[in-house]
Amino acid sequence: MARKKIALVGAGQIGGTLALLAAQKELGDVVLFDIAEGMPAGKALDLAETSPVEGFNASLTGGNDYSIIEGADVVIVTAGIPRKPGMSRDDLIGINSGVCKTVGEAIGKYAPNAFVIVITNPLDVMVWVLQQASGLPPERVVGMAGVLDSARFRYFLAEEFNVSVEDVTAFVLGGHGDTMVPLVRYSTVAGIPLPDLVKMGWTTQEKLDAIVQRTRDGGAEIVKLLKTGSAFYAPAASAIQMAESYLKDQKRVLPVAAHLSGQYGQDDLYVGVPVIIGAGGVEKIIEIELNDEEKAMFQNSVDAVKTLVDVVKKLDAEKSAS
Ligand SMILES: NC(=O)c1ccc[n+]([C@@H]2O[C@H](COP(=O)([O-])OP(=O)(O)OC[C@H]3O[C@@H](n4cnc5c(N)ncnc54)[C@H](O)[C@@H]3O)[C@@H](O)[C@H]2O)c1
Ligand SMILES: O=C(O)C[C@H](O)C(=O)O
Repeated sequence: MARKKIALVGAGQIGGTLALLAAQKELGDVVLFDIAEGMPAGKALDLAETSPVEGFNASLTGGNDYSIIEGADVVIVTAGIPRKPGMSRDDLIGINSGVCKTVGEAIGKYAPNAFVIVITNPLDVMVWVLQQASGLPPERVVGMAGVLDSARFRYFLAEEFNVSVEDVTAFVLGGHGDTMVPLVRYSTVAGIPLPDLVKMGWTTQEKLDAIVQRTRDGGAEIVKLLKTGSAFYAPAASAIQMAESYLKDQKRVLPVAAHLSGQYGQDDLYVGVPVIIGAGGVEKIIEIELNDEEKAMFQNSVDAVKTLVDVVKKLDAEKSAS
């Protein structure tokens, strides 16, 4: 069986980590595209030279011409700029929406049959821009954020309860911003929902509230510590989990920014919800029952994403008028 082809558009911090993980897991051959001259070829060569040591079989190449992504089975997009300390993800919208439009058009031209995972921020609206520009069906264009936000929630919970991260499940829904919705009622330790753990005296409501807020601020916490750039190891691992589920038809249930057309009462909007990812891309959007409080938080998050979609539409209209 011929190897699959994984194209990484953006070969920066996340792009390089994605390439290493994809190659180490032998998900397929990897191509790295970036506008920085020489850099993707250099990173690809450096990574390829780890293969004899690590013992993986995957070719890694890089370049500055979009034609290298031709025929890719999976495209993961990190092209654009990250935020700096003090900035919000939303502040990146002007530059990154232009980048995602160009990248979307290139994917439509060179890799129209791919499963596309967008990582560039502000996430939910960037997926919307890229899907529109690419012309690919919405079930094959998704955004990565929920897996990362849920991983952070799981990690903080595992620390609090002093248990293995493997025994903690968590779901974070909504947009990938300050309004994201860590779903306490649907998150568990060994199958026991978090509210029950509070009742059992294993933690307090105050500690749980603090973990929820730390999850919401998880990206900013790392931006503040790094000072230049944002998180890249956990974001790359999260996107690789999504790519693997598609390539191996694993049918994992994962929270991703998926295109809603009626689900959760939303239309033509990308926002984080649980979905099944298999060989068909997003094979099912799971509509979980939300109580009134959760519904209000989800709607608040949806409204924040809608505001950004309106900003992009306005920017587009201004560009066409000038
Ligand atoms: N969705 C998430 O959960 C999540 C998590 C972490 C980071 N991010 C976002 O991912 C993006 C990338 O982060 P990073 O740390 O890899 O940044 P980075 O600066 O290390 O890499 C970005 C790369 O994109 C390239 N680039 C810029 N414009 C381009 C274009 N028009 N075409 C192709 N490449 C282009 C740059 O040359 C650079 O190499 C940022 O927007 C960041 O905010 C999102
Ligand atoms: O916080 C950021 O700017 C990057 C990313 O969205 C994250 O959550 O780590």
